[in-house]
Amino acid sequence: MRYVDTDDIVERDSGRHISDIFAEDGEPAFRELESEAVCKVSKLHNHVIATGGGVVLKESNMTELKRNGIVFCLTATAEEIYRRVGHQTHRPLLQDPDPLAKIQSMLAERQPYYADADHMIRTTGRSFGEIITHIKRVFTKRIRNPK
Ligand SMILES: Nc1ncnc2c1ncn2[C@@H]1O[C@H](COP(=O)(O)OP(=O)(O)OP(=O)(O)O)[C@@H](O)[C@H]1O
Ligand SMILES: O=C(O)C1=C[C@@H](O)[C@@H](O)[C@H](O)C1
Repeated sequence: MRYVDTDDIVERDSGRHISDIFAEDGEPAFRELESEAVCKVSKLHNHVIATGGGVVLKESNMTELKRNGIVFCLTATAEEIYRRVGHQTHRPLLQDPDPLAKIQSMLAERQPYYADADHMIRTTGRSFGEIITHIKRVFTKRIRNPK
């Protein structure tokens, strides 16, 4: 299987960094480019597709991804997300005076959308190996017994 990431496709196709798109054109412009990337990758076969965490906000994105694929939502607590990415400077939505509070409010707002994924995979306190094994098990079961 090959791997693609919608954030990478947006940056490659636009020739700009995501943080610059947010700063210069605003979030709605980024969301348009992100949806174009989702449309492209949704047509691929035999690929692992990583998306930005905000892809769920648009129903049509989820419809496209589910048409041809299985959607896994990798979850983590707000505190864990803060530990992992709170220090990063390339995430425009987290350039906030209180990144932990921002993560908490984004998670609360997005919770109903994340719940629309086919499978939820808890990642807090679990190693990459454990998470991968879990996803592979669910994926194999699902391929053998679709729906
Ligand atoms: N299970 C885990 N345990 C510890 N650290 C993790 C785990 N999963 C991811 N990380 C770390 O969290 C950080 C963010 O992960 P990553 O860049 O993959 O986020 P992402 O899912 O691509 O986010 P987004 O799609 O919003 O950009 C990275 O530094 C990564 O190494
Ligand atoms: O959660 C989000 O809304 C985002 C996540 C990142 O991957 C990027 O797609 C962008 O910074 C927005």
